[in-house]
Amino acid sequence: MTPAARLQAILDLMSEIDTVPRPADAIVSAWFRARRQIGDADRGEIIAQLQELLRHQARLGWWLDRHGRKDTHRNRLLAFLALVERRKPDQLKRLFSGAKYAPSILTEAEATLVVKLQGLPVDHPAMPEELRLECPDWAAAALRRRFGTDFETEMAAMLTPPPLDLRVNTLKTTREHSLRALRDIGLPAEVSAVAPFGIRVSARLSLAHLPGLKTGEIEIQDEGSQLVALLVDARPGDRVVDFCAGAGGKTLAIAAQMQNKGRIIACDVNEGRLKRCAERARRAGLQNAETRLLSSETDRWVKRHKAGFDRVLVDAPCSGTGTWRRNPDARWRSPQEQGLDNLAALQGRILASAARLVKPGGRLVYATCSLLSEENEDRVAAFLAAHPEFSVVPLAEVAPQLTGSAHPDYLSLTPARHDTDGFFAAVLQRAAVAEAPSEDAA
Ligand SMILES: C[S@@+](CC[C@H](N)C(=O)[O-])C[C@H]1O[C@@H](n2cnc3c(N)ncnc32)[C@H](O)[C@@H]1O
Repeated sequence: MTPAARLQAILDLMSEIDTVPRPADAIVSAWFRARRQIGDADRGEIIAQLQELLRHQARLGWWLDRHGRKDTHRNRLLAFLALVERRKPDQLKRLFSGAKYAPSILTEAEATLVVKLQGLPVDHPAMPEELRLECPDWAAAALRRRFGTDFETEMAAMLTPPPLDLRVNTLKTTREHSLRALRDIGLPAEVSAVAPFGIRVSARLSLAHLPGLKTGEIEIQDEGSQLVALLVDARPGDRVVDFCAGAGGKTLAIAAQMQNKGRIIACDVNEGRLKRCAERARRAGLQNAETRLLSSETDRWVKRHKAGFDRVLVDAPCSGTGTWRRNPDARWRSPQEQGLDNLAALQGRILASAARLVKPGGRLVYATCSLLSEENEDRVAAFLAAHPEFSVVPLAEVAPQLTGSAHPDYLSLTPARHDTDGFFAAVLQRAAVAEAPSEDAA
């Protein structure tokens, strides 16, 4: 593809992202699936450029507004090329040439705009701080409450491109072998800072060529997500439920920890995600995992299996604020339609219902990829107040290697502090002797 054709592809994708109510990464994957003729190198370039543009979206809009221009896709892309990529007006004129596959020729107004934007900085002192940090209104107050004086540092870290993290599937290979295979093809691969089966690759690359991915020897999984799975502390032979398993990122990690022994049941209300989970489990060589589609968090299956499991993980649906580094568009989507209050209420219902599955002496792990206390500490506090048979197992006890959390009892990872996605996890233990079964009423 020519550079100009790649820009036209970005314009097409921008228009889909702004009109189709789905995460950008899903839209991008579907777009490339329908255009298999596009090679890996072009695909990588387009995605990297688009992601960078999404990371500057609010600031680009501010500059357009300052120059009295509408925030159209073309204007936004031109502002990105001029302000972020520092392209010169004559270069832009050549790229927007109207030739086959290239964007249509620059209008007079567009040509004037790119001249006016020449040499200007992307960040401007007159920008409100939240806009400069690309922080959406719906989350700003909660994030300020959460981070206090670290607000700017934390938000700035969410604007940096994330590394590629892999988890080695120890049922099929070793970390040493995978590291060697990655280095043999010239990739800068290192063991993860903390996760014992993790590898970090600090390079942009085409996933199609990642050795071991198609054969289930490695999985793509952020180090933070690997650490949450580790906190479940599932042992070989345990009975485990991953209550909000989705496509199985954590199910796969936990099942491998269990060395393929015992049973892990991946539950979710989304059939498509569970199907992907089953496919990935097959590819990973798991024999101890099964999926269970739930009609809701109070599905009858839950009542029928109460007190039947050693470990239950609730990786609850959440605002996804911890994933903004990886999914820069997510900040502009979630969770406006649902509302944070409704989301918190759903998290509370899921936690209360899933808790019924935990046997006396067993553990319930509540996790989110949110940075907001309203979805994390507050949910755990409300749960504990209503369920005195559960108590917190402090982080220092379950994972002494995981230091630096904001709360001494809970895992609380942030991009700025840990260079992972933002994650929260609390480990709760049910008293060994069952108490009055008040939770059965749920
Ligand atoms: C954060 S995602 C899970 C990610 C997954 N654990 C992983 O590691 O890849 C939350 C999941 O909760 C599921 N979910 C939403 N509402 C639910 C409910 N009422 N009961 C169970 N799962 C639910 C969603 O379908 C989604 O897959």
